[in-house]
Amino acid sequence: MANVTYDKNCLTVLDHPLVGHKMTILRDESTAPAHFRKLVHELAALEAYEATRDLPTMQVQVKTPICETEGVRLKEDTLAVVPILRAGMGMLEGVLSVVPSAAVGVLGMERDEETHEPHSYYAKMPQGIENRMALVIDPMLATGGSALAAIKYLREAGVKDIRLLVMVAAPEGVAAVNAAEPDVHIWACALDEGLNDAAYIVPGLGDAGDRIFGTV
Ligand SMILES: O=P(O)(O)OC[C@H]1O[C@H](OP(=O)(O)OP(=O)(O)O)[C@H](O)[C@@H]1O
Ligand SMILES: O=c1cc[nH]c(=O)[nH]1
Ligand SMILES: [Mg+2]
Repeated sequence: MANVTYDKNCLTVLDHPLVGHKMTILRDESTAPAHFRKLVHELAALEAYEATRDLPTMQVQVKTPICETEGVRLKEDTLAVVPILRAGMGMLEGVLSVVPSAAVGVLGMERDEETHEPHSYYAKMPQGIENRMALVIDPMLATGGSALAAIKYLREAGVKDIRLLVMVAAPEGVAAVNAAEPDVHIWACALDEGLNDAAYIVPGLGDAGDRIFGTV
């Protein structure tokens, strides 16, 4: 494990046999893009379920075929899902499958292969983003540069509650996000050993965007 430090409370690693099973198939280099996309979709849905436990609700009356009773409904306009292009798109439908009413903001970000610095190439946010909880989604948290650039963009747009959902986290990326943004909680399906010389996650799953879109 990489020799970095961060507040352990900033990270939730999903501890569930279904997640472990799906992650193992996801990591397998012989898993084809169609299967890979399906697994990312399923894992993203499980992660979104965990990360939205405290979504604001309101009390409502509902009439069942038997009688009137009390229920809860989600408050409107409180959530935005923010995929980081490209790979984050692979998680989007999975997250929306559990919170279909969420608005979607898109951030285009690509890591320079030499410097590993993110280059931002697109941004489009929904109305009222500053009043929503933002779920930033990206399968890979490696150096943390892309996630931090996304968080910085959202902070400048006035977003207060920012959460980060990834499939695989490197300790280096968790430490970088936690040092710069201690209020951002991270959910991951796996916490890996660290980064190699090319800043790829070890053992990781390779290039998530290439595996989702079949562009290897
Ligand atoms: O934590 P970091 O060191 O910034 O690395 C992680 C980023 O790298 C990957 O994107 P990539 O740049 O490959 O773009 P893509 O999604 O278009 O493939 C990944 O999806 C993250 O966005
Ligand atoms: O391991 C890694 C690191 C960055 N981006 C990826 O897609 N995979
Ligand atoms: Mg990529």
